[in-house]
Amino acid sequence: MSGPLSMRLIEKPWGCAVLPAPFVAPAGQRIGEIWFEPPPELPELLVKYIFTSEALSVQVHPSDAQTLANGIGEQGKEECWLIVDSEPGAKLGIGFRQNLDQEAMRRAALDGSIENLMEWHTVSAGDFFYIPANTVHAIGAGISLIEVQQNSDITYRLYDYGRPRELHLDEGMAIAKGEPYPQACKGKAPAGNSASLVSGPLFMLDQVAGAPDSGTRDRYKGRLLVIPREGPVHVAGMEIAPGGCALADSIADVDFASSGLSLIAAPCE
Ligand SMILES: O=P(O)(O)OC[C@H]1O[C@@H](O)[C@@H](O)[C@@H](O)[C@@H]1O
Repeated sequence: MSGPLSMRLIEKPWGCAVLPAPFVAPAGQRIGEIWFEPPPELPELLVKYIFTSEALSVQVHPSDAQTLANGIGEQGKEECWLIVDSEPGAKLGIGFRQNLDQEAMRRAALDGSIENLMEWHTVSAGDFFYIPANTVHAIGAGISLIEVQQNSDITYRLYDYGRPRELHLDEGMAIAKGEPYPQACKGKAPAGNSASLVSGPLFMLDQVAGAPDSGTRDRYKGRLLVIPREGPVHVAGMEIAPGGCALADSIADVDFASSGLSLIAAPCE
């Protein structure tokens, strides 16, 4: 049923003790992720805020087909990131500067030089990146972003900067592409304007300024997630403020403020 999703705060070694408003980290905790619990009516997508004070692991996720073939679930994990805020010079590592083979990648993951082989993108608010399955990636320090992802938690860590967490080198190497990141997967959410950020094949994501136009309404035919960015939205009469996320049974249930800015997301049929 339409309404706000509950939030879950996740501690991470690379998280932040102080979060930007309206979020608050409990005393003594470094919160790295805020998850909006996927509702049973729309289990395909997971929305997270991610806050980093250190780099995340260098990692890779499987596709739907690989996940099914390995008997570890029905969904792989494609994800996308909208940069909300970043410290000057903050970077995302996505793909490699040059093609490299599996053996070279394994050696580089083992000795940590993988970091230097990756392509690092300096980011600022509004930058947008779609991360296809099998793309090696690492989110750097000093970044706040919104992630919309397939609702899967399968992450294969290739390198973790010496932190004492489990690595998954064999599983990761079996699916990681030693290739540059396709530039077409990179975009920009234009400040204050509507834009389609992802249009399938797994899910759709749009930035909506004011109320969505008829073309956008036509594309969002079923249930959707609404993430207000500037100004509140009302979903079935309930106010959802920036920092929240809601399920709407239909786009007609959402009252978008005329001067607001929101994200909307839905799985593709
Ligand atoms: O394995 P760590 O470093 O904690 O990072 C895990 C996180 O990585 C990011 O790139 C995203 O895929 C998040 O959805 C994921 O939770």
